[in-house]
Amino acid sequence: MGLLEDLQSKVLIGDGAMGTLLHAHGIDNCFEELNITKPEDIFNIHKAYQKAGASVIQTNTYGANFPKLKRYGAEEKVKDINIEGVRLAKKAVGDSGYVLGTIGGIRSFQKSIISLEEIKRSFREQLFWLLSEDVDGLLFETFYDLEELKTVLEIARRETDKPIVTNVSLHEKGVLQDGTPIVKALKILEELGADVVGTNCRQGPYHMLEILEEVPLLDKSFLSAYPNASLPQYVDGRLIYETDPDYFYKTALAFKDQGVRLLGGCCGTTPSHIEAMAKALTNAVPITGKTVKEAPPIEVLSQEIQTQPHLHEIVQENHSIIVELDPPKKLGVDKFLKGAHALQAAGIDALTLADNSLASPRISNLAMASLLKDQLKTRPLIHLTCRDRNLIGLQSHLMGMHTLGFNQILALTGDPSKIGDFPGATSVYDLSSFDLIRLIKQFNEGVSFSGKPLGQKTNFSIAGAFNPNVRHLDRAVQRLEKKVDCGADYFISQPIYSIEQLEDVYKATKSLKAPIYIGIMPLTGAKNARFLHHEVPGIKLSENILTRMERIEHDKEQSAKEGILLAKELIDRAYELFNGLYLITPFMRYELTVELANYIKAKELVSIERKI
Ligand SMILES: Cc1cc2nc3c(=O)[nH]c(=O)nc-3n(C[C@H](O)[C@H](O)[C@H](O)COP(=O)(O)OP(=O)(O)OC[C@H]3O[C@@H](n4cnc5c(N)ncnc54)[C@H](O)[C@@H]3O)c2cc1C
Ligand code: MET
Ligand SMILES: [Zn+2]
Repeated sequence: MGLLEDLQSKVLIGDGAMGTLLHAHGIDNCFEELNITKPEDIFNIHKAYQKAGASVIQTNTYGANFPKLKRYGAEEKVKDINIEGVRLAKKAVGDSGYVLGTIGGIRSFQKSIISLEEIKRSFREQLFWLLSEDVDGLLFETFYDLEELKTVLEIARRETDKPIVTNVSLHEKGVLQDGTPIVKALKILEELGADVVGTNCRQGPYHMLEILEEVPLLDKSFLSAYPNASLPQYVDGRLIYETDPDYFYKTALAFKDQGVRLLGGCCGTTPSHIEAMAKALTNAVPITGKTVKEAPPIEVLSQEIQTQPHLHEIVQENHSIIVELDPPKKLGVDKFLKGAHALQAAGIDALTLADNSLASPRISNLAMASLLKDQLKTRPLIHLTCRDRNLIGLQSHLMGMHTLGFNQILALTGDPSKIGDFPGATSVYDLSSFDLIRLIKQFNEGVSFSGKPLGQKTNFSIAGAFNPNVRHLDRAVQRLEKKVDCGADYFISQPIYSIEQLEDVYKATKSLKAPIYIGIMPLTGAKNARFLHHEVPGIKLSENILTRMERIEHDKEQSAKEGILLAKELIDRAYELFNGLYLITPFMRYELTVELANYIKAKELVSIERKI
C-alpha cells in the first residue's frame, strides 16, 4: 500500500524535529553533512522517531542544497548528502513506513537575496538525487514564500508521480508573508498537484489549531500539520523550546478533529512528543466532514480626514520651500528650536528631519517632530531609512508616526553604517527604499507588510530620494520611475551646484510623473567646498565656484556671503525650472537657510504682483 492509500483511512504520524534535536546535543555545524560524517547519529534519530510511532519519516536533507550547503563549504557534496540521507532513512524505516525526501524553503521576505532562477537550479539538483534513491514521496517544508513553493512544486510535479506533501510557514496568524490567506494558499497548492497540503514550523499547536479551524477539508488533497513544540525562548544565544509531551497527547486529538491526516512535529519536538501523539491517535478514525469557522469579516477601515494639503499636492501646483534642519547630534535642543522658529517665520512649507544622516546618531527625528508639533506649527517631514530598523521596527515606527499625526515621509535606503560614527554597527536593510515605499503605500490601504488589516488606513505622502550627482543621470531617473511605480508621490534631491546640472536634471526629469524638490545647500567656506568636491561621492563643483570660494578663504564672513550669493544664483535658475526648492541647512547655521527662504519668498511676491 502507498502513502496516499493509507491516508484514505488513517491519520498517519510523521516524525519530529531533526535540527533542534541535533542542536540540543551540542551540534552547531551543518546538520545535513552528518549524513556522511556521522551517519549512525542520524540513523539513531530516525529509529527513535520510528520507535516512538512515526510511520512517515523525512530524510535529513532539509537544507541539503547548493546555496545552504555553501554556508558550510559543503556545496560540492549535494549528491552524497542527499543519497546518503535517503539510504539512512530507508534503513531505519525498513518496510514499516514511508520515507519522504525533504527539501526546505530558502527565501524569507527578502526576495532579492536569492533569485528564483538560482532556487530552481539548486532545487532540481536536490530533487534529482532524492528521486534517484526512490523515496516514497517528497516533503517541501518551511516555505514562507509562496512564489518559491509554487515554482518548485511545478517542477517536481512534472518530474514525478510520487506523493508530494507541501507545508507552508506563516508570518502573521492565518496569512503568508505576501498576504495570501492560508486557505487560498492551500487550494493553490492542491491545484498545482500537491497530494498533502498544510503548515509546519513557526507556530505551536495553539496557533496552528486556531488557524486550522478556518481551513476546510480539501477535495483532492489531505491536510498536514507539523507544529513546533512551543514558542521559543532565547537562552544563552540559543532558541529553547518547552518540552511537554503530555500537551502533545491532548492536542493530537484536536488536530485530528480539524481534519489533519498527517501529523508530525517541527522545531523543538522530540521522540517523546511524537510518542505522545502516536498514542493519542492509535486507531483514530479520520473525520470526513467539518464545520469551518467563518473568517472574521473584513473590517471597513476609516480614513483619516486630511486637514492640510500634502506636500506633493502643494508642489504640484505652486512654488514650495522645504528646509532640512537636522536633529542635533548632542543632547539639548535650544538651537534647533530657535532655527525652527526662524524658518517657520520665513514661511516655509515643511521642516525636514534627517534620520541619522551620514549614519551617525542624532536625537530621534520622531522625538524632534513631536517637539515641533508641541511648540510650533511647522510641519515636519520625517526621513525614514531602512538602515536602523528591521521589518518589525519600521512597521512599528510607521504606526507611531500615524498615531502622532505625522504623515509626510521621505523613504530612504539610507547611508550605510560603515560611513558613519559607528562603522561596526549593523546596517539592517531588511527592505530597500523601493520596498519601504511599497510598504508605506500598503499602510495607506490599511494593511501591514503581510496583508493583515491595520484597523485604519494611514494617510502618508511619500517622498523618495533623488541623487542626481551620479555618472549616469539616466539611470538615476530610471530609479525614480521605479520609485513612482512603487508609490512615491514626489522626490527630494541631493544638492546641486551648477546651473548646467540644474538644466540637465530638468531635461532628464521633464516627463517624470512626480514633482521634484531641488536641493540647494549654501557653501560655508572654501574648506567646505573642497570637502564636497573631493570627498562626497558624486558632488562636483565647477572650477569657477571653487576659485570664488578660495579667493576669500581667509575671511569667514565674506565666505558665508559668497556661499549665499552662489546659492541665490542657483535658486534663480531652479525657481524657473522647478516648483520645489529644498534648502539644506549646513551645520545648524539656520540663518543661512532663513536668508535663502526669504529670498525665495520675495520672488514669489514679485511674481504674484506681476500676475495682479
Ligand atoms: C533628500 C535626501 C535626504 C536624505 N536623508 C538621509 C537621511 O536622513 N539619513 C540617511 O542615512 N541618508 C540620507 N540620505 C542619503 C541617502 O541615503 C543616499 O544619498 C542614497 O544613496 C540615496 O537615497 P536612498 O537611500 O533612497 O537610496 P536608493 O535610491 O534606494 O539607492 C540605494 C543604493 O543604490 C545605489 N544607487 C542609487 N542610484 C544609483 C545610480 N543612479 N546608479 C548606480 N547606483 C545607484 C546606491 O549605492 C544607493 O546607495 C538622503 C538623501 C537625499 C537625497
Ligand atoms: N524538518 C526540519 C528539521 O526539523 C525543518 C525545521 S524548520 C526550520 O530540522
Ligand atoms: Zn521548524
